Amino acid sequence: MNAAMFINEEEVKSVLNWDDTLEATETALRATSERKSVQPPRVFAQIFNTPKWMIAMPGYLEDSRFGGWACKILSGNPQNVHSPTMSANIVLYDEDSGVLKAVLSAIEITSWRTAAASAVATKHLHVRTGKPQKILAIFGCGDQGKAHANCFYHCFNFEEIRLWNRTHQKAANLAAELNNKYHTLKFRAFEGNESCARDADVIVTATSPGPVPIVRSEWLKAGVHINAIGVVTSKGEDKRYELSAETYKNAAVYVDSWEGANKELTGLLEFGAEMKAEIGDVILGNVQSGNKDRSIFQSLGMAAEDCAMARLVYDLHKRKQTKVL
Ligand SMILES: NC(=O)C1=CN([C@@H]2O[C@H](COP(=O)(O)OP(=O)(O)OC[C@H]3O[C@@H](n4cnc5c(N)ncnc54)[C@H](O)[C@@H]3O)[C@@H](O)[C@H]2O)C=CC1
Ligand SMILES: O=C(O)C1=NCCCC1
Repeated sequence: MNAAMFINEEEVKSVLNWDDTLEATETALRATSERKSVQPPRVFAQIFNTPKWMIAMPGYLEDSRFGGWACKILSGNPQNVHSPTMSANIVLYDEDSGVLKAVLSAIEITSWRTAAASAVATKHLHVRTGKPQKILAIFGCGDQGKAHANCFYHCFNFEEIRLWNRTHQKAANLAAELNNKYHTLKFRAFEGNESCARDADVIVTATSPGPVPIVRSEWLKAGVHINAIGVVTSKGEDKRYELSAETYKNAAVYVDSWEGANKELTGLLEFGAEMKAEIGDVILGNVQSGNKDRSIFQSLGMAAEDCAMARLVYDLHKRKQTKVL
């Protein structure tokens, strides 16, 4: 048996590409609804009354190309200013023996697979139903917002990609960076969240939600699709969502896995949200679209996605190493 390897963030970045990431993530979402994954609800360990958190996400995915047995461990402090707000590593095991195969840095993996999950949801719930893809609005320009901007630019053909951030300069910087990278003028920074949301065909929210939602129902056009990424909080009186209660009430809500949603998204039922289906069931054609014209993908993130990504990155990294030798 070979010794376990550590695949650092630079090595992960050097093999990641959108086409493989989209395939791995779509496989994980589909397999979840086919019951080909094992992913118990994740475990949270918050340090007393601080915002400092840790999450363990163990899981298994059965698939010849993207299958894996792994656990992602994340920790973070949203108040960090001089260091990243989140750390993440995936521990990947041999599926037969349970012997450690690799530890992978997983900041990039998490951003890429989360953006890819939103893109898969947008493809199946919006684009394939023939709805327009003129304006994309992204709220939050941190790691997730940036990954979504890159992923959606790669996958779709929006005419305008709007960027909003609590601190406007961050949105302006990201717009300039992406316009420069892709030799385009499609990326535009917006100061107001209302003006950014109005007329958007597809919306991504990727913030750490505060006490006041950043997107309101009355601003949204009919047929809008929203990917809500930011972690929801619903502890006692402290309820934090990126979208207003009316936004949930007026849309069909899709999730990545019922196992996670039944534990972490029960607060949405208080808003009268219609919890419609897993994205995997939409991919499999098991779900008929309902009478609500708006859709929301409430993304929690799944262990199965991380298993698929760990296997993909591990295989690509080993192939690259073999070529070098
Ligand atoms: N669904 C999933 O699979 C995943 C969800 N997440 C969640 O996505 C969200 C964004 O994550 P990152 O981009 O990594 O974080 P980040 O810290 O890099 O960026 C967050 C951005 O949101 C803005 N922001 C912070 N608090 C805000 C508030 N109260 N109102 C409006 N804007 C605010 C900040 O200015 C920052 O630009 C977080 O809630 C994180 O927990 C992260 C990874 C996976
Ligand atoms: O799935 C993940 O990975 C995460 N989900 C919510 C919070 C941070 C990471």
